[in-house]
Amino acid sequence: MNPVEAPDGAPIAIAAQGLGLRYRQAGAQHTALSGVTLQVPAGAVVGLVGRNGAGKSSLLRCLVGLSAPSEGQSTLLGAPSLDLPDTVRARLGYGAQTPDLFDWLNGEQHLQRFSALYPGYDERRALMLAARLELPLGVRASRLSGGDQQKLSVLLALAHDPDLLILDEPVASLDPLARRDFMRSLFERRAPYQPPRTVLISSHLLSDLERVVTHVAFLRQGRLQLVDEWDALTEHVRLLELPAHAAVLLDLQQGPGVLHRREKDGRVRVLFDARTAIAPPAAGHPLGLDDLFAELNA
Ligand SMILES: Nc1ncnc2c1ncn2[C@@H]1O[C@H](COP(=O)(O)OP(=O)(O)OP(=O)(O)O)[C@@H](O)[C@H]1O
Repeated sequence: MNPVEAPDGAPIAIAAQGLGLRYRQAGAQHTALSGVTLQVPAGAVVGLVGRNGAGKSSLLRCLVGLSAPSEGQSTLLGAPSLDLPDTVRARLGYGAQTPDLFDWLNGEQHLQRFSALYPGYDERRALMLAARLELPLGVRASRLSGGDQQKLSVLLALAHDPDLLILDEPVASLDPLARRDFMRSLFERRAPYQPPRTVLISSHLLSDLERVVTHVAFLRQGRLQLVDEWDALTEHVRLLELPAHAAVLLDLQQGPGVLHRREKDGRVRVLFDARTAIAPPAAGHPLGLDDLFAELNA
């Protein structure tokens, strides 16, 4: 598999086909990912969301080639994840959930090591970003606070101005002001003529994501539950709550376009996609990302 274009002709930055991943846990097989198929067009900003243990880190690790999937395959910028050439590595930034730093080196020394590896490294930009994030570059990594370690890890992922940025829960330890600056810096390119950066970011901070994403991918128990443009989800995915007998009349049972349905105390809550479900026009109401997440995981 090596898709390079979406059906509308946009280049594909990330493609996954039938990705599955199993771990051995306490002598038994545990499925972390199952049948994950995904295409991310270049320039998209995708929020990857799911409950603890849904498989977000596992998916990101497979995509960047740090974990070998049990089945399926994926590509980044057209190259197989498990065999990324240096030309693609030079265009990729990855930040793991737990900052991968050398305890005994300070921020400046991390940047120096990094600059030797990446031809696109831009020291002036890296220092500016560090200053903006108020990251003390002279302090050894082991003595940085958890939030500052996270900032340094993200700074290293961004310092070479990558075309594709994959970040695993990068803002969990940042205070609200740092998060705002951080989110802005994710998209800035060195020069205005450069194409927009493709970003895949997992986070539990849904209100931060909601402000910046073009697409959202919902992962539940290792499976992709829903992936779409965020604008389309806010326009077409709707929640309807009504007495159980009325839901039967409306034909909103498990069927095409019904994303989730639950019944409690004689009332039914149906989450449906108005593009495909058989529902009266204007039925239900749209949801923000927090509520949509809660409904899909109820
Ligand atoms: N190295 C491992 N060995 C065994 N099981 C693992 C390993 N890494 C992850 N898992 C299991 O795989 C599943 C998915 O974990 P993963 O870390 O991908 O979830 P996540 O969505 O990133 O969770 P969180 O939001 O808590 O970070 C979990 O059940 C986890 O226990």
